[in-house]
Amino acid sequence: AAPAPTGSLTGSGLPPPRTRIFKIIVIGDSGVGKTCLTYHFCAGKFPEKTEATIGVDFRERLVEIDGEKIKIQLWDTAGQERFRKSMVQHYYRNVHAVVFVYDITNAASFRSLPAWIEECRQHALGSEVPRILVGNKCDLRDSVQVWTDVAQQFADAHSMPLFETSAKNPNGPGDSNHGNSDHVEAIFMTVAHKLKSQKPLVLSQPLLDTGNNSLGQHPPSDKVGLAQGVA
Ligand SMILES: Nc1nc2c(ncn2[C@@H]2O[C@H](COP(=O)(O)OP(=O)(O)OP(=O)(O)O)[C@@H](O)[C@H]2O)c(=O)[nH]1
Repeated sequence: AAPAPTGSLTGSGLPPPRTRIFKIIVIGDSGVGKTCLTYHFCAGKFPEKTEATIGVDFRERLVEIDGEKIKIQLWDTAGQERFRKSMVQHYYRNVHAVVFVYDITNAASFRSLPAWIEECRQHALGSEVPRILVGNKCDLRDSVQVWTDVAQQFADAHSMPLFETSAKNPNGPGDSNHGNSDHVEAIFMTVAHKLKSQKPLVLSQPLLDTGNNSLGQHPPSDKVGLAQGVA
């Protein structure tokens, strides 16, 4: 009798399933909280200490959506121009979605958004690439400089959904003061749901790669409801 198939074939005779990867770049001025937001989503907590990102860091997390394992890869880009120069063209390669971040307590970071949008345009990001706008640091509502209605107008004008959140205190249980902020978790999962419903297989790698990364543990539950705003 012929020997049983070995190697990459599974018992069913099919090749092992592959994990889709969604590359999401996170862009905005230095200090708005890009590192904290991406760390929060991938490691499940606020980092104790951050330093300015040099070039790019990337973090990833394996999630399951409708029974399919998907690797969400977050590219945390440097906000400071001097730390971006040599890397910028790499950010934009094979991007599936863009997250623009400003700091609700820093009007200048909001005024910079058109320049970040323009940078995307210059790197030929098509209109099929979903974009979202995130106002971070909602735990500091007393120091707000960018009001929700102004941000919403901007988001509408650029056909982006707006989320306001806090990487530090994303409206967890007991946080009654910041009832309007979105969960960091829900924001990135919303983007992933949107991509899953929209994208054919673009990048993949064997499922055997578990998606663990240097940040270690994922939060106990990957299950969230869809946040509002992504059509
Ligand atoms: N209160 C508060 N502070 C935050 C929040 N997110 C980030 N920070 C603080 O803001 C500072 C900058 O955060 P980072 O995440 O390093 O900012 P970044 O956008 O990655 O900055 P670059 O790497 O220079 O582009 C740090 O001191 C964080 O602790 C938040 O939601 N609330």
